Amino acid sequence: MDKARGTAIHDKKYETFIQWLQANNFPESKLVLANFTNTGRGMMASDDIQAGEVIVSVPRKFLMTNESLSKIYGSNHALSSHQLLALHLVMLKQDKQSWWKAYIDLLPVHFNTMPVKYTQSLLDHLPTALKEQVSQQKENIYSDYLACLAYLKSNPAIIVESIQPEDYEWAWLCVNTRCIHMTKMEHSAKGGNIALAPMLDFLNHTTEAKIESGYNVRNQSFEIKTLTPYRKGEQVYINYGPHDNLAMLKEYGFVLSQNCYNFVLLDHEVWTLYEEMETKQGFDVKKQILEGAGYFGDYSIKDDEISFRLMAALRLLALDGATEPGFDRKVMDWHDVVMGQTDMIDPENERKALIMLQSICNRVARQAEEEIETLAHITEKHPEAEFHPFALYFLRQVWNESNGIITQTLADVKEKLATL
Ligand SMILES: C[S@@+](CC[C@H](N)C(=O)[O-])C[C@H]1O[C@@H](n2cnc3c(N)ncnc32)[C@H](O)[C@@H]1O
Repeated sequence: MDKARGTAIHDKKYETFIQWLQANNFPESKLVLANFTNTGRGMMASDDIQAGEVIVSVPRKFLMTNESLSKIYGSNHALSSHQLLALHLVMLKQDKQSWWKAYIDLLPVHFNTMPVKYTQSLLDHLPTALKEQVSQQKENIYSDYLACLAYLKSNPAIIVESIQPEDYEWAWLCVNTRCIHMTKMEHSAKGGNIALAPMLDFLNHTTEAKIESGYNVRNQSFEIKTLTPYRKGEQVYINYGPHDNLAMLKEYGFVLSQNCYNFVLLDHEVWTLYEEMETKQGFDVKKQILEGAGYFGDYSIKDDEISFRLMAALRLLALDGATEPGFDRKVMDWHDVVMGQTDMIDPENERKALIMLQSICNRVARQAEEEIETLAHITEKHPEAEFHPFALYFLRQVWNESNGIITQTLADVKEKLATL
């Protein structure tokens, strides 16, 4: 785990936050807010922390949960937890007298490293799969905004200033990047039982952190226990889950420099090759076979792994005569491989499938190299656009990682071809 030391934050907002916690009997912890050169703001150990220690314990009164929100908004509405939490944050931000003000004042000011906030000139350079997901996320935020407006319209007793789409988007992204998943608490709502918990939401992510977390009914608090020890001055992390860097970028607006979950999705390239190599009828036949066997889509490569699904799709593509008599016999051989009864259909089929993979990888490598080159000069090309430096850095990293995985795969394929 990275051992970079941080610089403790001592500004007025943080002092007010600490006073608010203390005034409301928030349990003492060995965590202080600090800036780190590698991750930005996060939590630093103010003392040594042993493996097995509870690092933060958030009492029920500090949790924004379905249950606490239902006391304000009732339960007779169709809003999801995410929609309602975001609406609640907007209202708290508007309320200068709110009990939560010290916490609200410490929330991020902007989310400019999140793809959903990219300008078009940067959006154009996202990997295709992510581009589609980001545009879907943007639509989701807007439709959640409209759902909240409709809810407020039908509940005139809830007094609120007008809510602009950008206010709601800020709150929605706060929830998306900071929520916890409540376990062991009743009241599960539409969209999962998510909640906001001040203090623990200042903890950054690493895949190496080992933690246990959940709602402790004995002391009515949401607790995080670390199974990793820390020395005083080090950054304390939690683990947000097994996400690859594209998912991290989309959901949290950052990427990790080392991420064992990274992969490159090749669906788009596989279908392009199917279209190039098959007649419409042949494509339909093979598509049906893939669907029937549960092998339709999700074709990926990792640093040390070519997915079985991808090879299955390419082995099928490498079988000729999809519309000719006798193809059923060949498909039975293909099924034998899919079922794990044999390793390959025959060396010739395997060779063809691997050469197709080479061709796909070469295409993706060319695209990645072009993107890396373009992104290196994008600020000169778009002097008018103000790119967040980290947004650009993360996007370049994503392309460099893809390139690394593809280079490794090409080397593996070459080795496999040599043994056939
Ligand atoms: C739950 S918050 C953590 C606290 C946050 N850094 C803050 O200052 O409020 C999640 C956000 O922290 C940032 N983050 C978390 N882990 C990170 C990491 N390893 N490197 C860079 N940024 C990280 C991302 O912006 C993410 O959306």
